[in-house]
Amino acid sequence: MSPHLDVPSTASSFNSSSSNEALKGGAVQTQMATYFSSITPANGANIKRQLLPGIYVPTVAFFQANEDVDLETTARHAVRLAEAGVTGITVQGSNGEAVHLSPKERALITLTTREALDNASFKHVPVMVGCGAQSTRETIELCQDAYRAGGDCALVLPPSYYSSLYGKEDVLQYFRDVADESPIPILIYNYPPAASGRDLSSDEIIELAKHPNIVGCKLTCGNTGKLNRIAAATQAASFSNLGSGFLCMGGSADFLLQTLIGGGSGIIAGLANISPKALVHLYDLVERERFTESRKIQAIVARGDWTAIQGGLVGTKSALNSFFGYGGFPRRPLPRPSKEEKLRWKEGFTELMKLENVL
Ligand SMILES: N[C@@H](CC=O)C(=O)O
Repeated sequence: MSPHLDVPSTASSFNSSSSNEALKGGAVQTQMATYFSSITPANGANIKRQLLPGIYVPTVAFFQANEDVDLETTARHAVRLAEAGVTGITVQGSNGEAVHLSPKERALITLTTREALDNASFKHVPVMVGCGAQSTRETIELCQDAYRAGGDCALVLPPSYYSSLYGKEDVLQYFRDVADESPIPILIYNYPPAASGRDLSSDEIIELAKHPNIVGCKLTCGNTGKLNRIAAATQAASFSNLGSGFLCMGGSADFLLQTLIGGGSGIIAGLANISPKALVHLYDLVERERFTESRKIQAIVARGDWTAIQGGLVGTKSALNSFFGYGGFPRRPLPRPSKEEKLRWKEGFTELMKLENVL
């Protein structure tokens, strides 16, 4: 059986601590295979959620002390973010330790997030799923898994392992092939450090945006000139089949204001795990064209994001522990923060948290 077929019919019927045992059972395997043979999404079946502009949170993955996936905290965190007013949740992005998760764990986290949102009256909040893999075939399988687990769209990195062997056309063809076969729309994830340095140009992304199943991009490259060119070209042409325009998203909270001024649609930013309200507030201020105030808030956000960028997801989890009392640690071999780091990061987020707490 392909690893891509292992997921329970509902996340709530399948808690993580029992998952390893349960997966060994033939009955459960049969139940999963039956489940995945259906092409109906798991939850919120047949709901076509609009991918609206706004703040999307690439959620961190949560683990118990033994490194099993912690589904209870996964659910609780997603609901906390939705209550703060974010537009969407992104599971298995860079902050979500996608590369540390098996296909069945990925599907379980997606399913748990979808269920938690549905149960808390956030059925309208879309779940974006990180689906990049090294082969076209596996990326398509991850997109199929994501769809079956209730995902609304997929965030796809370019392949990178054989980077020196791919020409520009091979990479474009990779995205087109995935988009042709994926049951959910895809967004291109341009994050050079996570893709052996490959940095897609505005020309390449604009070309790919013509595909009807490629509906957006996340630019963690931080190139706002590129962002402006893509936003202008795609919004004018309105290539998207979702009716919300091409989602040209910034990839880090420290340039949210710049993204929106440049015609982008919002951000998918790890900092939103910590300060979702501050980012939603900043988005609203820019939308209402209150630029003087926006610049001041953006500066606080950028200072906070500098701490997040330096600490990466280890620092983000440390901040969740410090300010919210949950978060745990990443999977090994990522390190645990030292006492000094915990204190330094807490201090680095304090100004931003002061803002977060009054919103
Ligand atoms: N800085 C980024 C990292 C990945 O894209 C973020 O904020 O999510």
